[in-house]
Amino acid sequence: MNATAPASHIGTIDPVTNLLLAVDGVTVDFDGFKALNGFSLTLDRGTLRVLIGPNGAGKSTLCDTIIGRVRATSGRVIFKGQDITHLPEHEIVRRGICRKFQTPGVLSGLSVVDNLMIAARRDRRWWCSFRQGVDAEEKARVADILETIGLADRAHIPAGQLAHGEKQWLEIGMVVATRADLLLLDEPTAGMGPAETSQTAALIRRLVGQHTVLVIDHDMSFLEQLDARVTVMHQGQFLKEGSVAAIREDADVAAVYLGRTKEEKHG
Ligand SMILES: Nc1ncnc2c1ncn2[C@@H]1O[C@H](COP(=O)(O)OP(=O)(O)OP(=O)(O)O)[C@@H](O)[C@H]1O
Repeated sequence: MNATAPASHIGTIDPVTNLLLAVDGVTVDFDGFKALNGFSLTLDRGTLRVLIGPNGAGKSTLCDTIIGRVRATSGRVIFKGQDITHLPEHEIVRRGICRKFQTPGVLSGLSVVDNLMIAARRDRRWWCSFRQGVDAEEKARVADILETIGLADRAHIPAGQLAHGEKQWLEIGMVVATRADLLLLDEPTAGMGPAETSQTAALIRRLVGQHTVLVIDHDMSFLEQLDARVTVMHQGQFLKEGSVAAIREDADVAAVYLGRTKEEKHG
């Protein structure tokens, strides 16, 4: 068993380490209900982390807080050594965090490559993307991303004609195209079958190293294929952290996440 004890308070953040993100004792209080309750998490650069927890554990609230959509009542969010807790969302995005939601948000009438081109533009006004054209560096980056997401041969078809899984991969590609350092992926395998789920795991593994990736997902076979460290939340708090195998065998996790009691598990 190598699931760890709850993380302690993070203390002083050293910006010269490999640390990219530190969520430090964050509480989010919605009129007396603590969706996050002193939650802490650290992510090193170029790593992959999976976040799981039963419904209502606070996973979405955590992502909302990191990206600045929900405000921490107390605690801090430190990104690249700087306190981003009170910055507006657009400023947090500008500093290098991008979130992909569960439902694909591609522009259906535009081609796959044009969706990526728009995401790749530093100037995010889409009409500028068309007016100013694209430079060679952007074209090369987008070609790379098309390869990474496995859609190079679909580049010129309208995004609306892609299969469900392909739309999800395009949206992951769009997140990558923003040049974000930290990618937040909320249920990237939603609605996918086993083959697409495996391809998504391979895609995400290709991103790790160049990017830091935080994935929220419930699908155990997907988690096994990602082979990442897993952090388990429960009732807005840190519960456990460990390998997929350790988390899978953990009696406390089974009790809260799989809905089984310790007695049932060992009985
Ligand atoms: N704006 C809000 N006002 C009040 N309560 C909220 C608000 N947003 C979330 N909550 C509550 O906070 C808790 C955590 O919700 P959250 O969506 O973060 O959980 P989750 O782990 O993402 O759950 P799921 O897996 O079901 O998406 C839930 O009980 C939810 O009802």
